[in-house]
Amino acid sequence: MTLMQALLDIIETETSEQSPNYGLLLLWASLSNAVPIAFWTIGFVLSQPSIHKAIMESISSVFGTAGKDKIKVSEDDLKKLPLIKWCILETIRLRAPGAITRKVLKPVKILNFTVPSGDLLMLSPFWLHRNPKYFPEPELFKPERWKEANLEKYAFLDGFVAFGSGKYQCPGRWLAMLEIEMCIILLFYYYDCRLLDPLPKQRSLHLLGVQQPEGQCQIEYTRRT
Ligand code: HEM
Repeated sequence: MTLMQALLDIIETETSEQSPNYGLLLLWASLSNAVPIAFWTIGFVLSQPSIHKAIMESISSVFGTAGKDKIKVSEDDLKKLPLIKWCILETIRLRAPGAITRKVLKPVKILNFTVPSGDLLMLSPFWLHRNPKYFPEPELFKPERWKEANLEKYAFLDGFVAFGSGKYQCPGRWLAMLEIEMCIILLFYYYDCRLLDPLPKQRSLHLLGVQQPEGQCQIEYTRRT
């Protein structure tokens, strides 16, 4: 049984009418953010030679230099590769969703304003992540800033809200991190990669989900022997 089937079974005990909607939502939520973040992380790493070199060295130190052997990546291996995790988080910071929305159920007072019930309140992870109070030199790709986060205790940096917050924050966040870590380790272990195009800019005015690229970006990859 797949995870999707198991979830739909649970939902169907509540309401069968809504299960196609939930199924589509789950597919969208699980793929439409994790896939572009894997793309952007690979792009950021390949466009910064010193970071690319450091990642290749760390992968070699854990799995050996050539990409010939079949490898299995364990939790212990991942602990030895923190730079990859920091690069993913730094990518998510820079390409975070444009907005997260909540409907106001009871009037809320914010400073001198009262937001009436029925209104929508929006938080922009994209812009909050560009506040230098939380992220000095916010436009720069600086994976080392994530050294300060207590990731062992599953805590992000203050001001990082790419996965939302509170009761409805993204339940797939740690799975997403794992999937993207595995994708990057396997890609860089088996293939030498380089960018053929400059890294595209993000498309403007993208509100829902993480940012998409403005144009194509070709990558050359050759099997490591
Ligand atoms: C880098 C990847 C991802 C990002 C940036 C991301 C981001 C988000 C955000 C911003 C929300 C809304 C949170 C809120 O309203 O406070 C959300 C919700 C959700 N995410 Fe993710 N997500 C990612 C990956 C995933 C994956 C891999 C899964 C599933 C395997 C997933 C499943 C969900 C679900 C089911 C919700 C709805 C939760 C609810 O409304 O109760 N997400 N995600």
